Amino acid sequence: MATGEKGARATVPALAAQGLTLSWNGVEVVVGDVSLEVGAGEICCLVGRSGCGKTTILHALAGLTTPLAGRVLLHGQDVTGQPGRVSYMLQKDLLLPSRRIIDNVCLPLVVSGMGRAEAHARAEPLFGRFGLAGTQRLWPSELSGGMRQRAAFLRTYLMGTDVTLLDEPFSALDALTRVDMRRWFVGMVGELGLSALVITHDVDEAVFMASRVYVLAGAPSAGEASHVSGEVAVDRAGMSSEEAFELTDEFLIAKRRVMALLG
Ligand SMILES: Nc1ncnc2c1ncn2[C@@H]1O[C@H](COP(=O)(O)OP(=O)(O)OP(=O)(O)O)[C@@H](O)[C@H]1O
Repeated sequence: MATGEKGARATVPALAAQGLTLSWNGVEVVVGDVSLEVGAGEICCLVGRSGCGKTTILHALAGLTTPLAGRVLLHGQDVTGQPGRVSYMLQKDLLLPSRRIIDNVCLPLVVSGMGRAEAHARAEPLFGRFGLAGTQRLWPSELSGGMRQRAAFLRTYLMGTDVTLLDEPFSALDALTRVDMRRWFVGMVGELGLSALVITHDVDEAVFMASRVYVLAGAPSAGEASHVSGEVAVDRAGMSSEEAFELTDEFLIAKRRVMALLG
């Protein structure tokens, strides 16, 4: 599908932003009239230059801020300004250094009132599935960067919502680990039946992971509110599972479109 085309998405999206206008101080508009959708079971990425307002959008979608205008819909229901309706993984893994991995990942369950033993029983069976078998009793400092991110993602998953927002989840990792992690992440989102919106600076990463890439353009620091300059649908039709998608023509076509929109 060509840049900017929206196609026929008949079903209610898992998550939608409609005409969001956002400010960090209630006065200066950082993001103006942004609309986007994440379909059920879909991974979408949001790319844009540093400071253009990506995190500001994620905060509004997570209900942590109230927009100046516009609304956030979760499965068609208005959840504008309501925190806790979608799960949110911050840019840094923020694992607490003084808690073992099991207690770190159980944090959302315990905070929501579940007893520690019950929370452990809920989380334990998921460790293997998240590639963390045997790490339950370890401290965060004993894990590799990729394992820490998997633990942070497990903690995010345990928030118990089917829509997840991730802010630069792999930016702190080395290049090879990033490649492994994005493959792993795409597989896990499919296996767990999640819908995800991911912020990334990395166009290759966005095109690899997403079925749609939204490009945000603008310069809020210069008084120019950001807007979605276009969306690029990524065509994987006809790809065999053994094929390396990043080596295909379809990958390069989508990458060029995203780059053109970034300017
Ligand atoms: N607390 C704040 N104080 C001052 N300016 C802020 C604050 N929060 C956000 N901004 C401004 O709002 C704009 C958008 O910030 P935001 O963090 O959303 O951008 P971003 O695209 O996520 O950036 P990056 O890619 O560097 O993380 C920037 O110009 C930033 O300077």
